Amino acid sequence: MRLHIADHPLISHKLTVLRDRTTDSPTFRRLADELVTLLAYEATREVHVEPREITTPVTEMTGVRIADPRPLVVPILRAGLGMLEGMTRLVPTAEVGFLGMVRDEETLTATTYAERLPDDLSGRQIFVLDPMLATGGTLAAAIRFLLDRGARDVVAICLLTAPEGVRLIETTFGQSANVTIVTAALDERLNEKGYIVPGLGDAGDRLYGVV
Ligand SMILES: O=P(O)(O)OC[C@H]1O[C@H](OP(=O)(O)OP(=O)(O)O)[C@H](O)[C@@H]1O
Ligand SMILES: O=c1cc[nH]c(=O)[nH]1
Ligand SMILES: [Mg+2]
Repeated sequence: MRLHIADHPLISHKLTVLRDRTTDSPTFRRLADELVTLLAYEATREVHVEPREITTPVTEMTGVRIADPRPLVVPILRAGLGMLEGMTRLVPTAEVGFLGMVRDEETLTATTYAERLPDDLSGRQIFVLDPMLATGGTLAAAIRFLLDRGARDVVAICLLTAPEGVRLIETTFGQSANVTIVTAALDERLNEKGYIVPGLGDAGDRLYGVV
């Protein structure tokens, strides 16, 4: 497992506004969208490309294009949906699949309530979107599911991570170089309710309102 913490003043600035409890939902959605685009730049550093012959107005040359099979973007509902547009803006040819997962507020155990993905993920490069990596239970289950279906590598883009969650992904997927987490920040810890500290609260509620 590889962890990349994006260190950039623009990311830190936007993240600080995102964390602020006085930031309203429309602003929160816009910032989440902007942050994922900035993180996606780093997350796609190893996206698979193949040679492409083109002719410029001056001469012929060999450039590159994103290779087949195309990258697959998988937002984890609900909160991950708030990151989808920012990601597809950067990689418009990506395919999109969906995983619906929710964490029980008492036991902190994640369950999957929806899945719409290709049956065969052989050789696919997958970008999982979820703003929060807390205990890591949700992301570990999502990555296990994708690797079991044959995914070649999985890059998770998380706005915030907790050390507890990063450790779980590390122990679950070990040294394998085909799991990567790209995040804007590694926070201090989880509180007794499993929330990231200092965090930003419940990402789904802040994006879409309390259900
Ligand atoms: O690392 P974990 O401890 O598993 O927690 C992280 C999960 O919790 C949140 O989703 P939530 O269950 O609140 O669902 P929601 O997106 O519908 O709000 C978040 O978006 C992650 O999916
Ligand atoms: O802090 C947290 C932890 C899990 N899920 C959230 O939305 N926020
Ligand atoms: Mg939630």
